[in-house]
Amino acid sequence: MLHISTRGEAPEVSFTEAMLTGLARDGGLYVPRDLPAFDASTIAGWAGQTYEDIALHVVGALTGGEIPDDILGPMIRDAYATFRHDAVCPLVQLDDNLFLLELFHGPTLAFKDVAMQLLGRLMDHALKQRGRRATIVGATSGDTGSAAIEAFRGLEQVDIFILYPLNRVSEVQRRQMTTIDAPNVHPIALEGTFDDCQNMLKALFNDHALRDELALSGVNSINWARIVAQTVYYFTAGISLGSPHRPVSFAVPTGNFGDVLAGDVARHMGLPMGRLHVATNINDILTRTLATGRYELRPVTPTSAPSMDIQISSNFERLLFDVYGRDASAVRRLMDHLRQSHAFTIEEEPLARIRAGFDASAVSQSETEAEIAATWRATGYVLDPHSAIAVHAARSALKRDPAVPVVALATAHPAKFPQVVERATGIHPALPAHLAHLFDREERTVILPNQQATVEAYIRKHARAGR
Ligand SMILES: Cc1ncc(COP(=O)(O)O)c(C=O)c1O
Ligand SMILES: N[C@@H](CCOP(=O)(O)O)C(=O)O
Repeated sequence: MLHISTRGEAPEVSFTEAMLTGLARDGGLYVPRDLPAFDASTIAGWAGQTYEDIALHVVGALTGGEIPDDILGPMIRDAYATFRHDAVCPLVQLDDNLFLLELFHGPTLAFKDVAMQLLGRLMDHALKQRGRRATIVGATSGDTGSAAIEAFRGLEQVDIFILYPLNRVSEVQRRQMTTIDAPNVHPIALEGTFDDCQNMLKALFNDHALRDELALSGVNSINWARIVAQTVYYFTAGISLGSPHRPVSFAVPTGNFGDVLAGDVARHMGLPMGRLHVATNINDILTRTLATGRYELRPVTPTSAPSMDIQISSNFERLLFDVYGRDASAVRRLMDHLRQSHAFTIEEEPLARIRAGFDASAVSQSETEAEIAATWRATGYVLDPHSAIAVHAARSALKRDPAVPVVALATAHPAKFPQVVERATGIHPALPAHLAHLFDREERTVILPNQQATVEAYIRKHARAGR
């Protein structure tokens, strides 16, 4: 299956090459040229199947048969054997028609494990098959970094460098990145915000000499393979609640727009869906964009949901590509505006297409804490702040349309953000046993200024590829 760039100026590549490449050479994001789709009777036939079975159908279709089922099937089983729940991503009912999709049962306690555990295995297989090495560079606001480090640590073919914003991740998140004792793992605290980390990553990828020399690869959701793996849980949740015979809506806590885009992909693949609710914190660029059509960067405010302290939502580009009728020149024009004036305006017709499938709302700090407290009092369930933002948006959605069930995505375990959870509930959420010694382990990291030359020199010095 061929993949094309949203900017239209990069070579078309297979799934495996898109995965190993991460970001297209023209700065765009890869998407399949033709998205596969399932009919209703096929989806209905998956009722009662396991997470792993449904993953094989969905990932198998999205990889276009490039990885034979007898290799992909065991990889999927191994990936999800690392999860602490048999259902992998179980559904919990919170209220009438309000459900929570728990995505945090993987090794690092956030939804990133769902994709990263599979991506690590897929990449390792592809690199070994090709006799190649890769230098992975990732940007994180806290969760992607630890999930990637966990998935790639110790792999012979790979060195991994993770840029995280200095002093802007929770202590648990930081320690999950800095206490891993593996020679191929390199956490870097960048003096800046998550957006600075992501801009740095894109700048490194756009330096084609460096990219080729070090065989750079990315594991953020700019990598299409991440989206592929995240599409699966929309199917499993929808099917558990009666899809394809009834539509289900989803409320998705959103920063880089990868998770909610995976929902849109599931919808385009034939999963009947009500609405996709984009739930942001006060860093609300997406909420403002859906309301006004103007995508306008503003400074990032640190919040108690730090993983969503993001302004540049990279995957929004994939949605723009679709709603502009896959016109890469339109995407290039918008991205040029963004680079030059930190903003762009979406025309009426594409904006109407976005609004036809998505709603958006911003949830304030006090609303987030009040939601954690209220859910705890009403149900005894302890939400993390990111999941609370989704639940808050889901409750508003249910007020507008009580008939359609809403699944709120629970993207992190409360123990990753103990302070805010304790403030709201009085309960100190305990880390699961496998992380009990996190605070006793020695930290290893480096602090670098937000300067491309310095970061580049550091990576060159420590990467093994290209030697
Ligand atoms: C816990 C958590 N929730 C939500 C998000 C937002 O997801 P996305 O960036 O895919 O929109 C993130 C970061 O990506 C996260 O770490
Ligand atoms: N919230 C993320 C930010 C990066 O998102 P990604 O899904 O594009 O990897 C994080 O926790 O790092």
